[in-house]
Amino acid sequence: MAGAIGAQDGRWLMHRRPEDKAHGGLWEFPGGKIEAGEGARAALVREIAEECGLEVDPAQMVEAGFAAQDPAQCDGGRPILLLLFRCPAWTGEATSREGGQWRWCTRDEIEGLAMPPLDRVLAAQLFV
Ligand SMILES: Nc1nc2c([nH]c(=O)n2[C@H]2C[C@H](O)[C@@H](COP(=O)(O)OP(=O)(O)OP(=O)(O)O)O2)c(=O)[nH]1
Repeated sequence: MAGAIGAQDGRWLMHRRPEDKAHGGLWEFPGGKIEAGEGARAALVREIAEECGLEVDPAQMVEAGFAAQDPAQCDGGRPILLLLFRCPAWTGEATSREGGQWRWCTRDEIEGLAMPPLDRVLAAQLFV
């Protein structure tokens, strides 16, 4: 799950993954994996709260795109399907809780960021 968290000034909240993780140092839409028995929106609310402390309103989330990993690149691991939701309603202030960094970015800035491949696809869908 990934969230496009938008601010009134047109910027979006982006997360720089910790160096020691997969795709370390790259910028992504905030989010994470759904846990067993969890709904998609609930998972995104939980992941964003855990990662940066923002409270996102699940009732106002809107599906905005998806990206699937090329099966040839799964390398025996689990394939990844990433769903992007626009999250226009949220409260709080982003703080780093799990070693990542946060930045509010314009569309132009996002297009210039180094991103993992699926997030790049999501950005293109968000900005059509
Ligand atoms: N956001 C993103 N993640 C990707 C891409 N390709 C890819 O293999 N991944 C992997 C990295 C992570 O293992 C996982 C995303 O889950 P996550 O955001 O919860 O990552 P994480 O490192 O905090 O969690 P974990 O794997 O340590 O449990 O998907 C991609 O293009 N974008």
